[in-house]
Amino acid sequence: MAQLIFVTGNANKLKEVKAILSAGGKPIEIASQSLDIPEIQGSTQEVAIDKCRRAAELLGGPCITEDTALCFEALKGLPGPYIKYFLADLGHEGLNSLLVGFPTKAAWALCTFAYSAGPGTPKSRIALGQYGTNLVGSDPVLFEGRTDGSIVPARGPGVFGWDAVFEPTGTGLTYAEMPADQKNKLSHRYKALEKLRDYLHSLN
Ligand SMILES: O=c1nc[nH]c2c1ncn2[C@H]1C[C@H](O)[C@@H](COP(=O)(O)OP(=O)(O)OP(=O)(O)O)O1
Ligand SMILES: [Mg+2]
Repeated sequence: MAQLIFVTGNANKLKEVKAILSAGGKPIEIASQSLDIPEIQGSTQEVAIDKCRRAAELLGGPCITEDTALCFEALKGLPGPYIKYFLADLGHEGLNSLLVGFPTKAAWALCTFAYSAGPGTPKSRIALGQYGTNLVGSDPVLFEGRTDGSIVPARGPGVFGWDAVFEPTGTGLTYAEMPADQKNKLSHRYKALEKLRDYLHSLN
């Protein structure tokens, strides 16, 4: 497959995606395009599908997009896909404050990649959805990865989003405290990319 275009405005995501996809047996090359794609409200899957469709239309060709949600168990999955706005307005401390008084600080990070074969792709051209979680024959195809953990007071460098307040279960470290290659072997993004990688190789 020719170079695949990842449409994102987030440089940290891009860095991780490149690192994850360049490792392993059959590397996949990624080019990127920073486009400001409006994001609708809805479930993580609805948000992901709509964003990828718009990106493919703007580009006029195949592309991938990615949406990240951070879901608090005590809040029944919120903020979910709206975490970007919660983080921007409340900061790390405010995210912790949201959970004061709740018995559980459990949370999960959910990554949803979407691959579109391009605008106007006849649905029948898309292979079985066996690698993704979506319905057979739809475009875009979704690939989800989830990592469980808990929300903690910030520890580690505040370089990437909410990394400093998310501690994956069993690691004793926040994402921010981990070396990049440790995060990239257990992260929500890694798990989703493994599925996307299998799917892309199956197209060739
Ligand atoms: O591994 C991560 N570790 C820490 N923080 C993260 C991570 N991954 C995304 N984030 C942040 C970025 C944004 O505040 C929100 C997701 O929002 P989301 O719309 O998916 O990302 P975005 O708007 O920054 O980039 P894009 O142009 O690809 O939509 O969570
Ligand atoms: Mg976004």
